[in-house]
Amino acid sequence: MIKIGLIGFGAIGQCVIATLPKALTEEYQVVGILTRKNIDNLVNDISSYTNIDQLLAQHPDIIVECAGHDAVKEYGCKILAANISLVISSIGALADSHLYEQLKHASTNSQAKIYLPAGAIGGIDALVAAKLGGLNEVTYTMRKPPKAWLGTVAEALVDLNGLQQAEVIFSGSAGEAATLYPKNTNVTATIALAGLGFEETKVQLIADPEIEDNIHEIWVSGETGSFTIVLAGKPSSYNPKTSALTAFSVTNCVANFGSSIII
Ligand SMILES: NC(=O)C1=CN([C@@H]2O[C@H](COP(=O)(O)OP(=O)(O)OC[C@H]3O[C@@H](n4cnc5c(N)ncnc54)[C@H](OP(=O)(O)O)[C@@H]3O)[C@@H](O)[C@H]2O)C=CC1
Ligand SMILES: O=C([O-])CC(=O)C(=O)O
Repeated sequence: MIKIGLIGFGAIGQCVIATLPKALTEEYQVVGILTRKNIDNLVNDISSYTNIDQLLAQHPDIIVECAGHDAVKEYGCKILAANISLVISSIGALADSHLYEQLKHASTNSQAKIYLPAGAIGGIDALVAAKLGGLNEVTYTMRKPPKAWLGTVAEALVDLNGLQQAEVIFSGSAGEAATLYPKNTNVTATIALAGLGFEETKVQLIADPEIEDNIHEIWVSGETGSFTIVLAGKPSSYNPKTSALTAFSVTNCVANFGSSIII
């Protein structure tokens, strides 16, 4: 029996709960969800807690963070120190090298593992393999419709509501992108960690009024060859910033945790 906890019950959290029955062949139980305010009648009689200690007291084997960077900072080390594995959706939090080292240390000192899902993108398997062969360049371009950038620092750069043509709202390193756009660009951190790191991974972010999907383009060149991956992800109907694919990738991490065959 795998005992599962969640942090956050938004676009990703709700889809994870709905998808677990399809993804897990082993018996499991969702022992609780950490939310910021108590939610009555959550789903399937799952309890919601507002204090991490209440969730830890349910003795989950694995906790899925799908809340935001602050949640990783606030709870990550405590979860790992309690010997509970952690799936991190908000991978951009790891652009903070101090937090990265703390989490790694907490995991090394326990049996608990940190799972980083590919999330909204694909090709991470090829990128980590290419890294071992030797990488020369990794560039990533993210295009999202203007409404996906609302509530971010892009509002001060362009008139998102009146945008007539695509505008580059950021060009720089993966580390800067992940920090400046914490709810939109976690995938830049995933690509950085799988490949050339936060400084060397080049990122461009675009607000494009002519698209409806979130379009992710990764270009990789190295000693083993080169590849390009273009992924047009439908936005979650619950949260336009988040691609629908993300929650399924997160759920697959939980399935891998409980499975003897990992894919
Ligand atoms: N790796 C990837 O590919 C992707 C990663 N992400 C990451 O996943 C996160 C969640 O995405 P998504 O589900 O779409 O976001 P949503 O905004 O839809 O949901 C987030 C939920 O988490 C809750 N929450 C936020 N902070 C805390 C906290 N400290 N403790 C408990 N609950 C908290 C929010 O509660 P409230 O309603 O009170 O704010 C909200 O219900 C994003 O912020 C992003 O960091 C997102 C997309 C792709
Ligand atoms: O879901 C996406 O398209 C990507 C995203 O928001 C993120 O990386 O934080």
